[in-house]
Amino acid sequence: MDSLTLFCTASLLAGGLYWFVYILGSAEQQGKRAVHLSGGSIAKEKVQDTYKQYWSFFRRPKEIETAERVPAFVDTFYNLVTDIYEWGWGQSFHFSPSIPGKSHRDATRIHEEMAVDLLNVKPGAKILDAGCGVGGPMRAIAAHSGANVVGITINEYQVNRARMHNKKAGLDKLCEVVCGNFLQMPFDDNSFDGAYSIEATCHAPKLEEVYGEIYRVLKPGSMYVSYEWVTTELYRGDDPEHVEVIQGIERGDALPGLRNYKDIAEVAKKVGFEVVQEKDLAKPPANPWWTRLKMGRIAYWRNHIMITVLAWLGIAPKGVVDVHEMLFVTADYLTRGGETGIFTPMHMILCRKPERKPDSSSD
Ligand SMILES: C=C(CC[C@@H](C)[C@H]1CC[C@H]2C3=CC[C@H]4[C@H](C)[C@@H](O)CC[C@]4(C)[C@H]3CC[C@]12C)C(C)C
Ligand SMILES: C[S@@+](CC[C@H](N)C(=O)[O-])C[C@H]1O[C@@H](n2cnc3c(N)ncnc32)[C@H](O)[C@@H]1O
Repeated sequence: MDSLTLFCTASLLAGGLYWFVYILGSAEQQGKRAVHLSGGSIAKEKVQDTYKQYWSFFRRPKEIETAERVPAFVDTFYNLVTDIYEWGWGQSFHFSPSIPGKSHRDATRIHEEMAVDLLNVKPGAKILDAGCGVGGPMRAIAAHSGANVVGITINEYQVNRARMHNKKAGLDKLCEVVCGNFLQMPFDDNSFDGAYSIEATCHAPKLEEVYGEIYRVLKPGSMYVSYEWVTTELYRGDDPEHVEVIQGIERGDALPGLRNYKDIAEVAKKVGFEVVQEKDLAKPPANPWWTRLKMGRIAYWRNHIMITVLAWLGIAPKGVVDVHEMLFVTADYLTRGGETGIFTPMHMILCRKPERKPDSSSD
């Protein structure tokens, strides 16, 4: 082989590798590189066992139903998935309707800004983000509205990531992150001017517990908006395919049991809220939220190969390959849930805490 042929072959290989790794199906805004994938707060050598432990919860579904054990189970899940989510999806851990001509990043931001617009808060107001992840929505919302956002997440690793991103974005004056359980929040009664939760309260074993807490910390007259994961009116509990899809979504997303859309407003009213509006934001004319998951198929394979190689080299923890595999399967269930219309991750409910308690006497 002469030196020109050798040079051309080497250039082609290098170009192909660059295309495969960086260009092909690249993720949106990556806060993570593959070489930095970890098991969150879990020690590298314990990731594989922790993943097995996560699955064992589903062998004893009764335990998932035991409310006290759920936050720990959810915390374990986010230790396992947070880096992969950030690496392969971005800093906002939720879906949004796709918008023709707009990037996923813009569609995500628009979906987030809509939440705070519904709250009708002024710059300087103090609002709560219940289940804030690594703070993608929090930063978009603070920048858009000028409100001070306090986020709470059960996962300490996410708290550190969110604080780091807030600082990097120059938004740490507006955004604060607290590690805690949204079923028992470390905040005073009547202390927030608004609250939102984006695809987070589905992790609560009993919705009334988290809605009750949000109601408690809100000032009377202020608003709460939530984007809920629910089964829709098309879901049939006696259809084995529907059941398989919903159980697949629950297992791959640490959910103690998906609720039906009808339960949401009922619970909101039960804890004292007035329901102002309720709407499935996935319904037409919105464009499908699941196309982003489907379009990424080649990227998933690229990611799988990269993770496998990194784990084999000892750079990534061994269990990360299993976690990635689980997410790959979950993406398929989520897509089937979207395509059949039996599931939506964006059932929006807008509530108000009344000026007076409904049962208080009017003397
Ligand atoms: C609200 C929740 C999370 C919603 C989504 C942010 C995530 C649900 C499924 C995740 C993913 C599935 C496939 C992964 C892929 C195999 C990998 O290569 C890159 C990351 C994924 C695309 C990953 C990204 C985040 C999700 C879309 C739940 C938990 C309540
Ligand atoms: C799918 S993520 C969504 C994060 C964020 N809302 C976003 O859209 O990027 C769900 C979030 O809810 C949080 N969460 C779940 N159960 C919780 C609990 N009991 N207390 C506090 N946070 C919780 C998780 O830690 C995670 O941050």
